[in-house]
Amino acid sequence: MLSDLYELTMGNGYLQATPDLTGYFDVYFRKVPDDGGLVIFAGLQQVIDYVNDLHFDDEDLAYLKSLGIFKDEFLAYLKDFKFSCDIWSMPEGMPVYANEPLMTVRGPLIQAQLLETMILNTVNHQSLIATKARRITHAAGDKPVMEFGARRAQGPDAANYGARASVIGGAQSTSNVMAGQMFDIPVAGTMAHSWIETFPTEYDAFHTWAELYPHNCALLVDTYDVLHSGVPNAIEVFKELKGQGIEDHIGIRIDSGDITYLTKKARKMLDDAGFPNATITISNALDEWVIKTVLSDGAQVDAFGVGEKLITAKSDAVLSGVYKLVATEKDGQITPKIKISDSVAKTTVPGFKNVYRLYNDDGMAFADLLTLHDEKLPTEQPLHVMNANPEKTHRQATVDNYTAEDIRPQIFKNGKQVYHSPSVLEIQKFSKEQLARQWDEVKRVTNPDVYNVDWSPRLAEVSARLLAERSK
Ligand SMILES: Nc1ncnc2c1ncn2[C@@H]1O[C@H](COP(=O)(O)OP(=O)(O)OP(=O)(O)O)[C@@H](O)[C@H]1O
Ligand SMILES: O=P(O)(O)OC[C@H]1O[C@H](OP(=O)(O)OP(=O)(O)O)[C@H](O)[C@@H]1O
Ligand SMILES: O=C(O)c1cccnc1
Repeated sequence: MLSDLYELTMGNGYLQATPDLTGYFDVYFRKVPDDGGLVIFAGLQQVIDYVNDLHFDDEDLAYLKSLGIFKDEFLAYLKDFKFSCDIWSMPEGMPVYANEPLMTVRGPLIQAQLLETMILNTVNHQSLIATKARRITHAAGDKPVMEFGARRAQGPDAANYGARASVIGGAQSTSNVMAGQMFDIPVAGTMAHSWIETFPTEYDAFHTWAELYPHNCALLVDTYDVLHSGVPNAIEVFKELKGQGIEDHIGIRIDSGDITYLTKKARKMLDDAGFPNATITISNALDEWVIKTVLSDGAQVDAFGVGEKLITAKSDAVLSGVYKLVATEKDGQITPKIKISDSVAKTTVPGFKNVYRLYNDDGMAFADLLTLHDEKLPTEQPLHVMNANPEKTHRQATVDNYTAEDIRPQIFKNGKQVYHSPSVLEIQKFSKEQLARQWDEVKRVTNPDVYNVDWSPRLAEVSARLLAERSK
C-alpha cells in the first residue's frame, strides 16, 4: 500500500485498456548529489523483501474499495495478486553513474507500474545515504567512522535503513541497536555527557566506567575542560588500571571545540603519560569537508563519530532517481518508447538495455556502455561509442584494449527470486573492491572528474529515430 495513488489508478486502467501489454521500466538518476563523482547503489534488498511479500489483504482491499474509484475486476486482480515480473539490477554497493539504468523491471504493465513508488523510495534513500557515507569514509581514509545519527534521522525508518546504507558506504559500525539487530551490522559507542555529570567528579565517572567496560573504555573528555580536566582525569584512571589489561582498549572522545588544536595537545599528553595506544575519537557535526580539513591540518584523530550530516545527507538531501517506461512488448515484439522534454536531461533513453562496464588492461573501469538488450557483450576492438550525457551526445570515442562485464545480474525471473542476497558486510566489502577499480579522479570529494557513460551506436540510432518521429 506504500504506493502513489496513480500507480493504482493506472493499474485499474491498464487492466481494461491494455491487459496483454508488457512494460519495461528503467530506474536511473540524472545528477550525483553534492556534485560528486559517483553514487553507491543501495536498497535492493528492501525491494526484494517488498516484492517477495507483495499482496493485498482484506483490509487493504476494503480501503481501496471505499475510495470508490476502482473496478471490481481490478480489486479481484489485486486480491489474487501473483507477481510475475523480471528484474535486473546493479548489486548493492556498486559505484554507479548518472543516466544509466540501475534497475530494469519487465512485466505486465499493471504490476511493473505498481512497483514505482516503493522502488524509488527505497533506492533513492539508501543510495543517497550510502553515497554520503562513501564521501565521509573516503575523507577519513583508513580511520574508522561510526554512524551516530539515529537521534537526528527523519524518523525510525530513516535511522534504521540509513544505518544500513551508512555501513554499505563504508561506516564501520552504527550506534543504532535496532539496525544492528535487523541487519547484523556491528554496533559501537562511547558515553554521553549525562554519565559524567551524574557523578560528583569527572574522575569518579571515568573510573566507574573503566571498571565496568575495561575492553571498551573511550572516555568523553569535554564536559568541563578538555585539556585541564578531561584528559588529565582520563590519564589518571588509565594509570591506576594499568597492568589490568585495559591498555589496548582505552581512548578519549572529544565532542566540541577546535578539533585540530585539542587533538594535537591531547595526543601529546597521552603519549607523554605512556599511553601511545590510547585512541582519540572526535564527533560534533562532522562531514567530509570538516574531516578532510582537520586531517590535512594535522589533527591527531583515530576514529570519527558522525551523526546528523550523514544520516540526513544534509548538504544535498535528495537523490532524484526516476522510474521511466522505456519499452512495451506485445506478442514478443519489443517497441522502444521515449518521453520528450524541452530539457534534454529529461528526455528518456528508449529501449530494453544492457549495461556493461569497460575495464582497461590494469582492470580499472573507464566507462559504462549502454546497449540494446540483444546486442552481444562487446568484444570488438576497437569499439565505437557515443557519450550518453544528454549535453554531450556529440562526443564520440573509439576504445581499444578493453574488457567488458555485464554488471546487472537478474534478480527476479518470472516473479521468482533468482539472486542470492549478500549480507550487509559482504556488500560493504564488494563496494570497496569495486571502488578500488575506479580512478581517484572520479572518487575525490571536490570537483571530481566525470566518468563516461556511453551509448552503443545502435542505441543512439534508436534514440535519434524516436526523437525525429516524435518531433515531426
Ligand atoms: N579545527 C577545525 N577545523 C575545521 N572545522 C572544525 C575544527 N574544529 C571543529 N570544527 C567543526 O566546526 C563546527 C563547529 O565547531 P564548534 O566546536 O565551534 O561547534 P559548537 O557546535 O559551537 O560546539 P559546542 O559543542 O562547543 O557548542 C563543527 O562542525 C566542528 O566539527
Ligand atoms: O553531531 P553529530 O554528527 O550529529 O554526532 C552525534 C552527536 O550526538 C551527540 O550529541 P548530543 O545529542 O548529546 O548533543 P550535542 O550536540 O549537544 O553534543 C554526540 O555527542 C554528537 O555530538
Ligand atoms: O556512543 C556515542 O558516543 C554516541 C552515540 C550517539 C550519538 N552520539 C554519540
